[in-house]
Amino acid sequence: MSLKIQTLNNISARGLDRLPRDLYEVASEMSEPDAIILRSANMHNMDIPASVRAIGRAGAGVNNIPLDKMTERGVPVFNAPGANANAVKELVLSGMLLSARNILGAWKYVEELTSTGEDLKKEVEAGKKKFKGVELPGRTLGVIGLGAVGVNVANAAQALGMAVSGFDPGITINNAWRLSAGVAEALSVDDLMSGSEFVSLHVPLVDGTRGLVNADRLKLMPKGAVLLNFSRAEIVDEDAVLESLAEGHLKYYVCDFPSEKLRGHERVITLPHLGASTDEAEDNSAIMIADQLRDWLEVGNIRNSVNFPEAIMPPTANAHRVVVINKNQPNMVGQITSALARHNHNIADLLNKSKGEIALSLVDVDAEVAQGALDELAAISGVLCVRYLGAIGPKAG
Ligand SMILES: NC(=O)C1=CN([C@@H]2O[C@H](COP(=O)(O)OP(=O)(O)OC[C@H]3O[C@@H](n4cnc5c(N)ncnc54)[C@H](O)[C@@H]3O)[C@@H](O)[C@H]2O)C=CC1
Ligand SMILES: O=C(O)C(=O)COP(=O)(O)O
Repeated sequence: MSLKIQTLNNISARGLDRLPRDLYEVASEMSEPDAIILRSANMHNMDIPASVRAIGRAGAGVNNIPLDKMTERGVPVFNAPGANANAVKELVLSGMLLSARNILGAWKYVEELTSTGEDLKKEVEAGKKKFKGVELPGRTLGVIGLGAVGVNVANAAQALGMAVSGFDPGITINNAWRLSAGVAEALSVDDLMSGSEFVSLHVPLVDGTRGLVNADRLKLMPKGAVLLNFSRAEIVDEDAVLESLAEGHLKYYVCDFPSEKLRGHERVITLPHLGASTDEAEDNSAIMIADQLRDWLEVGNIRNSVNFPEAIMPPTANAHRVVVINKNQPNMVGQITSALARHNHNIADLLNKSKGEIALSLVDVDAEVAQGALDELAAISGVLCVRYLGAIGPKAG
């Protein structure tokens, strides 16, 4: 077996090294890849070959991937939850400090001084009053989206002495456990924004979050507030932000997504989408994605897919595994097992899971599966894809 993995972005070598080269060919240009690994490359207008059986996003956000199209084709899309969350948190904290102390303005002031010796010292002392800042303890921070990144930001800000509130109607039990006890629950986005001097956004870009921060909501924030957006540009109405800055209502907009309008504005701090760009985050994300892709391609297990159910079944000894992906509709398991029975295949183990419109069966059969049986499975109405992985289990006695 040789599997072809196409990379659409630079992916950490420590991650790609998890794909043994006797089994995997990895390249940025190739025809008919079995899987694609990417970071922020935009796949929406890409012609995705029919050979692709998985897409791995070495990071969190999947808004650059045509999820519906992939689900219709029966292709799982994986991401790496939490792998880069600490990196983003550190940049958000930096953003709060940059804005609280006007560090960039102060740095620029010093860079532009031309005097020397005692004159320089005098100018430094005379100029510094323009850059007086505020301290973070006691200041209010509202975090919208308490996922992997948001919880890290909320907890770290609380540890710095800030009064933190959060809003996330879909918070997972795991993230609720991770959240520091002192983080208050906001009742709505409006409630959160009206009580926060700093607001940090940590929601995915989906239809429901596009334009989440608009002119009306910016008006709710206290005068002199700071908005931080390390999620996605489209979550914030940029024109409304610029208007609020011009009116002197918003003090700073700190964001990871530059645009022509934002660039050069003296109270916009915009970074080149740097949130996840650390050695650690790049390694973590690539390692997680490479391991998850291997588990899917070689064993049929699904971990951390955004469009497929979690499905993990240890291989049965001496068994041959078939993976069937189908539309989530009645009587599919019955038809799958009947088709196998017609070919005298005895099922040793079976796992069936579903999520939304998709269902997946992992079937361990006690002997090699005949092509005729696989063809019959593929012909069942509603079946999107059949993969035969062969003998993947341990050999028993
Ligand atoms: N700047 C950068 O380099 C990076 C940016 N990101 C962005 O940050 C986003 C969040 O990342 P993670 O925390 O890892 O994702 P996550 O999936 O762990 O957390 C997202 C949270 O947002 C919540 N949410 C969704 N819609 C909401 C709404 N309307 N109101 C309130 N909460 C809502 C979800 O329930 C979930 O708990 C990513 O989707 C990505 O767009 C993530 C990593 C790096
Ligand atoms: O993980 C995410 O959602 C990010 O935005 C990070 O993007 P990147 O991998 O740095 O292109």
